Amino acid sequence: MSSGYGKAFALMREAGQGPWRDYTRHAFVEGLKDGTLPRAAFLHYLRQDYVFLTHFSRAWALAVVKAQTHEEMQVASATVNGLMHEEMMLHVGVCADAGISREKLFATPERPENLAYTRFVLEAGYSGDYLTLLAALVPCVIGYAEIGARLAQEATSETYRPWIDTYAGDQYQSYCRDIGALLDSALIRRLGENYDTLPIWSDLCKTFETATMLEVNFWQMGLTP
Ligand SMILES: Cc1ncc(CO)c(N)n1
Repeated sequence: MSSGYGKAFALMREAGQGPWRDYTRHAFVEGLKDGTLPRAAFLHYLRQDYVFLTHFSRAWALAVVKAQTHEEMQVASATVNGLMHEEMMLHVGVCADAGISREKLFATPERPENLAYTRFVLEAGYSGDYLTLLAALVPCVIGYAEIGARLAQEATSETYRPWIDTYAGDQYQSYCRDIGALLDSALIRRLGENYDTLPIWSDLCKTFETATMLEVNFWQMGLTP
């Protein structure tokens, strides 16, 4: 059951293991691994992902708002910072090399699959509590950590190495360990040690699974520029 990203994450992943597999082993991911993903699909995905990350940063900002301890605020605000100043710089840099300016990137028309995912997450933040919001945010962040770590081991091509290194790297992996620990402590703080026996636990797992399915759709969108 161990994942390196905490107990609750491992339990949620186990509860939704079918969609989780579809997400982390998607054809898009395998194309990053062996370099067969067409460059046009990658750039299209990266532009959509830049838009995704602007909304996703807003959702993490809501986690700062809804936190109940200084430590909960610190993890959430560090994540906002990491998204905007580190992860998104990959997108800005790769797109600049491809002749796509930051203005053009920011103005990328949003595909419906992208819109569905970010608005689902933002809605969890607007109307849900802190735990519901975290359950919607975690598949995204930690899923890429899992994908990046696997691809760093298994990649047979250097084509998408900068992307893989971003998510396999110490910095990103360390954010994800902090977020996994945050999820565990936030659950225990609000629901007690036996949180996974309570009725609300299945709702949280369902939110996690819905976000996971929206990740699958996002990869699928990436394959169709
Ligand atoms: C769609 C999506 N999910 C997760 C991540 C990781 O932050 C990302 N950049 N994009």
